[in-house]
Amino acid sequence: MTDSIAQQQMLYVRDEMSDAEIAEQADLYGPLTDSVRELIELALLTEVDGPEVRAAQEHLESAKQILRTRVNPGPYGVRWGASGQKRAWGNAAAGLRNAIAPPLVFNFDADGRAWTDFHLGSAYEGPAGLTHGGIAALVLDQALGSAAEAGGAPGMTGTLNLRYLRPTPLGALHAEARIDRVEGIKTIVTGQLSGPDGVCVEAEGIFILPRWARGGDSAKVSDPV
Ligand SMILES: CCCCCCCC/C=C\CCCCCCCC(=O)SCCNC(=O)CCNC(=O)[C@H](O)C(C)(C)COP(=O)(O)OP(=O)(O)OC[C@H]1O[C@@H](n2cnc3c(N)ncnc32)[C@H](O)[C@@H]1OP(=O)(O)O
Repeated sequence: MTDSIAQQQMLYVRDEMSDAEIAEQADLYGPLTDSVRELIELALLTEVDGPEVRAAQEHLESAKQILRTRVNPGPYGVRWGASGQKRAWGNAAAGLRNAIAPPLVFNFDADGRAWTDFHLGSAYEGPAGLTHGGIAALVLDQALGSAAEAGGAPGMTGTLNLRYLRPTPLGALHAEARIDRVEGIKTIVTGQLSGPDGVCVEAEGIFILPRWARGGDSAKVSDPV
């Protein structure tokens, strides 16, 4: 086992947090994340004048000063509570505590399907007025990975093929994915990202349970540190 694999494994943690404590944390940090996400869009689109910009920035400096008094050295990792409830709250596509995540809230089906309806604002722009192609890839990677996980055949993205059929608008979008087949440790998943005019991006991915994780559940998850 290389050090980097050991470091990855240490970030999968069973911390025994109760469902009530998890709900309390979600109620506390979720609105903070939403607020920062809104701030990203405001920083991008505000047209107020210099003094207002500088005044707003001073407030932000004060807020940062409060938040940095106690900070997890990071990254957040993936954590499971006592009931098995999973928190991938740092995830760049769907993390409850990650303001750069769109955020995606998935519905799942145990037969290996995942789908989400979501909204992309101006912060996700690529070509003028359109969704950045890398963001479309982010969303589909997460959708396909979530379908694999929902179907009980999770893995890291080994290969992701995308076909951009038509420009993806910003605004209301839908992504869905389903397991096509499982071949040993490889899960082959297909999916689409759609806008109001139909499918914009088609995806096919191969998700592979990494060698270090093939030994059974208890071997994969660290004890609390
Ligand atoms: C508590 C523990 C949890 C465990 C982990 C759970 C995972 C996540 C679960 C849930 C997430 C839900 C949402 C996720 C969505 C977002 C996902 C991401 O962003 S993932 C980041 C981007 N991806 C990477 O960084 C991968 C980097 N690559 C690797 O780590 C390895 O190359 C890996 C795991 C892909 C394969 O490594 P090997 O050592 O396990 O594989 P070998 O034993 O050499 O090969 C096994 C089989 O796979 C094929 N293979 C290997 N690499 C392939 C590839 N890239 N594409 C296709 N096939 C590949 C080989 O040909 C072989 O096939 P033959 O058995 O001979 O038929």
